[in-house]
Amino acid sequence: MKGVDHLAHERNKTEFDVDAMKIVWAGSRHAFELSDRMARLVASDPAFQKDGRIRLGRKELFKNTLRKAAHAWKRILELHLTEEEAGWLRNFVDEPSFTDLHWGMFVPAIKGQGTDEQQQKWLPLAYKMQIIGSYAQTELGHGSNVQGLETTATFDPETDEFVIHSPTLTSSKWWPGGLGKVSTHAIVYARLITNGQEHGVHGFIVQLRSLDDHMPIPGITIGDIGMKFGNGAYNTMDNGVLTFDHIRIPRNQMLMRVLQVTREGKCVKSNVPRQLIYGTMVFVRQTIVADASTALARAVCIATRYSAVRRQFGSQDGGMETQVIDYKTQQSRLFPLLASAYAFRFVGEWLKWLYTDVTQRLQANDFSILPEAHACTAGLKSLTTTATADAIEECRKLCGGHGYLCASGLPELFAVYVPACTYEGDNVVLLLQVARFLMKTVSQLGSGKKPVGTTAYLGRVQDLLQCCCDVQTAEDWLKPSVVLEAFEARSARMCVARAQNLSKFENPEDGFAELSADLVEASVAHCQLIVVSKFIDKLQQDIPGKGVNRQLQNLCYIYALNLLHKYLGDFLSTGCITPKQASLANDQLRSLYSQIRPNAIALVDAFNYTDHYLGSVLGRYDGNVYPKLYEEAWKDPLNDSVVPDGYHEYIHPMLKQQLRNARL
Ligand SMILES: CCCCCCCCCC/C=C\C/C=C/C(=O)SCCNC(=O)CCNC(=O)[C@H](O)C(C)(C)COP(=O)(O)OP(=O)(O)OC[C@H]1O[C@@H](n2cnc3c(N)ncnc32)[C@H](O)[C@@H]1OP(=O)(O)O
Ligand SMILES: Cc1cc2nc3c(=O)[nH]c(=O)nc-3n(C[C@H](O)[C@H](O)[C@H](O)COP(=O)(O)OP(=O)(O)OC[C@H]3O[C@@H](n4cnc5c(N)ncnc54)[C@H](O)[C@@H]3O)c2cc1C
Repeated sequence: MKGVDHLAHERNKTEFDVDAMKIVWAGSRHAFELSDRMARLVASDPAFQKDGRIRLGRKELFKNTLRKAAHAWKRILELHLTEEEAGWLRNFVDEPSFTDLHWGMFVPAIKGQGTDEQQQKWLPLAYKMQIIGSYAQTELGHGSNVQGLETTATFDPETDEFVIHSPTLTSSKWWPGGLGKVSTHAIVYARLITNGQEHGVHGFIVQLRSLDDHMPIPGITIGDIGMKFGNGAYNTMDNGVLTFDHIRIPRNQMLMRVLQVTREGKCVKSNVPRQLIYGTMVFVRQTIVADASTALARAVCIATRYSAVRRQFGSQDGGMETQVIDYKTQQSRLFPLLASAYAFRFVGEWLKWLYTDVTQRLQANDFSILPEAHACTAGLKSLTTTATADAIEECRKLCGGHGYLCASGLPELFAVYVPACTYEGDNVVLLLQVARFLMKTVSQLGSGKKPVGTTAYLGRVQDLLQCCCDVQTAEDWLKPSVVLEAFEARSARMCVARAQNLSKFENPEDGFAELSADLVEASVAHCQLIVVSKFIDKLQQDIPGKGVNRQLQNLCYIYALNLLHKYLGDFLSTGCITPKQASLANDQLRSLYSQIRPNAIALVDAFNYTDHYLGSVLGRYDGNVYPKLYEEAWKDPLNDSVVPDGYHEYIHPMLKQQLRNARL
């Protein structure tokens, strides 16, 4: 049987309406139609082809990215695409570039932290790309500790300007994307100093390069920080280094929504909390959660299709060997990742809703849910990116040796994706933020303050500390209330135990530092509970399409029960479940794998990825893996000649030497 036939046969086994699932995955019919149209537009345009990208040297690679970004912008203008359509188009071009920072951080920072006048002045320029912006926060010496940044912005009342300066080597801006070679402007984060007094870190709009000849403004030193992990991958991005030698900017270029500096240099606080200065990070972390499901789904799509094509062992009487997807070990590694892709999709959808809600409340001067929005975006960004990076690597292993070939698409996907565990906040640092939020919530329980939102379950802590899981059969694990209670009880018990340990320390900060590794575990438990509960909420919605809800239920329980299995130590040590119940959960998990098996290919087809976007020979829609892999190998530049360059200098003399030695 040819690869093509393998997948056709697989698709015939499907037990649900794939087109309906495509809409569930996309979020709505509108989102599906729009993303589908943009994906096809990009895939059919030869200017966006990706072949051979990994073989390009840095300069060629970077120029190629500039070409694609310019072509994308041209098409966006020619086709009069909406902002939403343009976002999808850039997404499917599938190459990190300066435009990510321009649209993803520079514009949102002005929108979130700029006054109305600042928005009116700068946004039209940015929307028309008459200026290109970066987000320059991190420095050589400090990234996580934002309040430790060293760049200064000193107000000069004589000229009504700020003087932006890099006082030390470690104050050099380091990492901002798009900064190295492209951006004309940046939001630069610096310590505000007026009348000799410090007022914390704030954002400033600074012009970096001439709009005529692209040369740096005198006093600015700027360049690229060098090659990063992997071939191709994130090297399409010009992450930059930047220093300022007393650069002057007008006073009205400080983003002043949180704090205004008057003509006299007086600081006037608005009613907006200081934390709004961190608002752009909250926005981007929320988008990163949605992106995690996309990246994970790509890897899972490749590994699932290839697992159905690949056969090893089990042949009897010269018959067919077993498809590797039929091995229980393969299923137990692959299907939880498939379930995670769906789980992250739905929690991403919910987080987007939460972010929209927070934004509306902020506009109405209601800041009450900002701490929760921060904890949720930080925690879920951490949880989903860590899981996705690990999952891409697992998918590579699931594809055996061929997964290691660049033609599988997985090495590049991993290299592009893995920095998501670091940028927008190191994942451990972010979990520590969640832990602070959880400990604060627990400490306020006695005062009668009722926790709301994602911590509402902590309001039932007394019940959760005592509850006993009443699972008696494997089927009992298919009740949403049972699963939810087990996850709530585990998280509540971990939080309370950590809070009790913290209370033994005289100085809470010393306690927090000493117990930080345990605290991070509690944060993970809390974030996993959020994902499980949002998946369960999704199942309660009226989801049209034959068999769709059934598949989603199976995926939801696979996600939850696999976590229960993986973190069994937590569940058992906190007494949420018994070893017998854990064993029943495992029995149920195996049964769920068998139920998902015939639908696996259709469940990845529902992602609706084009072959262009997947960029993988192993993950091709038609399953025609071997002929294409063979064809691909011959494209390698090493195969341009039969006898390699270097033969005459290095191989031939060696062989001759061996011959001479042998004769002696
Ligand atoms: C339209 C298209 C969309 C496309 C999207 C494209 C996405 C593009 C992606 C491109 C890829 C890469 C770009 C990468 C960019 C970057 O990496 S930018 C740099 C990011 N840097 C970080 O994330 C730094 C991490 N560090 C921090 O966030 C903070 O410094 C930290 C929170 C760790 C500590 O802050 P401190 O103020 O020093 O300390 P603390 O006392 O702990 O906090 C005070 C107080 O503030 C609350 N808080 C902290 N952060 C936030 C926040 N973000 N929002 C709201 N509130 C926050 C904290 O809980 C405390 O509250 P409390 O009540 O006083 O306890
Ligand atoms: C590809 C990429 C793109 C980026 N793009 C941008 C950009 O556009 N703009 C921008 O401004 N920045 C950007 N960054 C920088 C990024 O935001 C920072 O690297 C990130 O916030 C982590 O900070 P750091 O490098 O200072 O790590 P560090 O804080 O130095 O982390 C090093 C280690 O120390 C640990 N650690 C640190 N603090 C604590 C603590 N309090 N408790 C326990 N452990 C701790 C961390 O967990 C980690 O293991 C980018 C980074 C990358 C990799």
